[in-house]
Amino acid sequence: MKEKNPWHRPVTIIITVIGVIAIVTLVTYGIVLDAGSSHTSLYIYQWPAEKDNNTGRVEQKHHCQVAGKGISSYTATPYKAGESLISCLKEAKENIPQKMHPETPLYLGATAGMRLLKLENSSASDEVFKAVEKTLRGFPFSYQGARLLAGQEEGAFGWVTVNYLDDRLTQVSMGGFKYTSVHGNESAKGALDLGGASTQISFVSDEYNGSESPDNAVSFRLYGYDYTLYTHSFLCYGKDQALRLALSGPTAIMDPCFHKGYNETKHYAAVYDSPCVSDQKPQIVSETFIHLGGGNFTQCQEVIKSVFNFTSCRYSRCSFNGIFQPPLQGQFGAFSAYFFVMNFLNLTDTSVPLKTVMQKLSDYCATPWTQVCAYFKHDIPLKYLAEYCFSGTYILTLMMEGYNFTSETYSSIKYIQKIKNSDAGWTLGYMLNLTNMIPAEAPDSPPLTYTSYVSVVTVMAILLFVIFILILYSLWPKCNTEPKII
Ligand SMILES: Nc1ccn([C@@H]2O[C@H](COP(=O)(O)OP(=O)(O)OP(=O)(O)O)[C@@H](O)[C@H]2O)c(=O)n1
Ligand SMILES: [Ca+2]
Repeated sequence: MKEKNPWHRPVTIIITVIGVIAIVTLVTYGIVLDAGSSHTSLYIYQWPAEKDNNTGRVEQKHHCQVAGKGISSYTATPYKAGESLISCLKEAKENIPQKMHPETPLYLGATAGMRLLKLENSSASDEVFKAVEKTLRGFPFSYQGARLLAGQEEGAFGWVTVNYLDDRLTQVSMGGFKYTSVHGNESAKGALDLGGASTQISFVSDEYNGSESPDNAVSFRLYGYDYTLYTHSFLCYGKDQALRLALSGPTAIMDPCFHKGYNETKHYAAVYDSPCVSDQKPQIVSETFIHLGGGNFTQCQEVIKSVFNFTSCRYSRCSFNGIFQPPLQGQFGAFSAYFFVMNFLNLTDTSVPLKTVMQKLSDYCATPWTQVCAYFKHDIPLKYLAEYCFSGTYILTLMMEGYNFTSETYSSIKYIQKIKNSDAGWTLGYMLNLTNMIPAEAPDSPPLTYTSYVSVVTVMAILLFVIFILILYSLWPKCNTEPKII
C-alpha cells in the first residue's frame, strides 16, 4: 500500500495555513494621499500590528504617483479629480492583502493648491472634495476623510516625519537602564519643505517657547519629551507661485532667470490666474506676452529678492513679509522641490562652500537654452528644464535672504528625498498622529523595526511549527519491527 504523506493530513494543512495567516495579519497598513498643488501621490505605510500604540516602526511600503496635475486643477470638471485617483487606489488594493482592506485607514490631505482654490472659489473647492470623497468611498478601505491641511499642520507633520524616521524622538532602553541617545530640542532636526504653491519651515529653537507670535507654535509631547516647534507656511512661496510673483514684476519681458535664447509666447492668464498675483494683472489688451530669457544669475537674484518684503517687522526678528522667526538652530532636512531641483543641478552637497555653489549655478544659468535643451531634452520635460535656473536661484535666495541662513550655516542643511526608504514629507507624520502611533510617554522596550519584527515573528512561527511536527511525529503510531512473542 502507498504510504500516506503526512503533509496531506488535514490537521497539518490547517496548522500551516493558520501559521501563514498569522504572519500576514501581524502587519497593519495605512494609506495617505498627498493632494499637492502640482500633483497627487499615494503612500502605503506598514507596521507591526501588535505595536500600534507602542514602539512599532512604520515604514513606507509603496508609492504611486497619480498621473496628471493636482486635484485643484480640475475645477471645470471636478469628477475628473476623483477619477484621476482610481489607478493608484487600484495599485493600493494589489499591494495590501485583501483581508486587510476593511481595516486599512485611508486619508487624503490637500495642501496649498486647494488652499488657493478655496480662497478663489470656495464652492469649486467643495465640488472637488466631493468628487474625491466619492472615489475614495468606492474602495474597500476604511475611509477616514479628505480634508484641507492647515499650513501649520503641513509644516509640523513634515518635522515629525523627518525626526521619526531619523530616530530622533525615541529613547533607548538597554539592560534595564534607560539612556537617552538623542532627544529634545538639541538634537531635533528642522524641516524645510518646498512645494509648488507653498513652502514650510519648522524647527525647535531654545529661544522660542511660543510666547512671541503664538500662531507659529505647535507643542507636542512625544515619547516622554516636550517639544515646542516653530513652524510657518508661506502661501504663494512654493516654487510655481513664486515664479508667477517674479514674472509679474517689471522684468517680465527679459527674464534673467531663464536661459539666453529661451523665447516662448505665453498667455497672461497662465501667470495671473492665481490669487497670489491676480491683483497685479496689467491693464493691457493683449492676451499673450513673449517670455525671453536673459540668463543672468545676479540679476535673477535681484528679481527674486523683490518678491520678499523685508521692510516691516513688528517682532524681535523676522524672516520676511513681517513673519516672526526665531534664530535658526541645529541641522535641517530640505525635501520635496528643494531636493528635486538641487539634485538636478548636482548641488546637493552642502559641504561645498556656498560661494562655489553660487558660481556653479551662475554658470548653469549662463548656459544658452539651445545647449541645455540639446543635452537634457530626452530625459527631462522641457517645462521643468526651462525652470531650473529660476528654481535653484529661488531656493538659495529663500534660504539666505528669506530664512537667514549664512555661508557658515548653509552646511547644516541636508537635501534629502528619502530616509530609510520612506519619503520625507508631511504624510507619514500625519498618519502617525491620526492613528495615535506616537505615544506621549516613553515606551519601556527599545523600538523594533518592521523588518526585524517580522523576522522575529517568522522565526518563532517556524520554530513552533517544527516543534509541532516533532510532537506529531513522536505520537505517530509506529510499526513494531520486533517479532511478536506469542
Ligand atoms: N522631479 C520633479 C518633480 C517635481 N518638480 C517640481 O517641484 C515642485 C514641487 O513639487 P511638490 O513638492 O510635489 O509640490 P506639491 O506637493 O504638488 O505642492 P504643494 O506642497 O505646494 O501643495 C513643482 O513645481 C514640480 O513641478 C520638479 O521640479 N522635479
Ligand atoms: Ca507638498
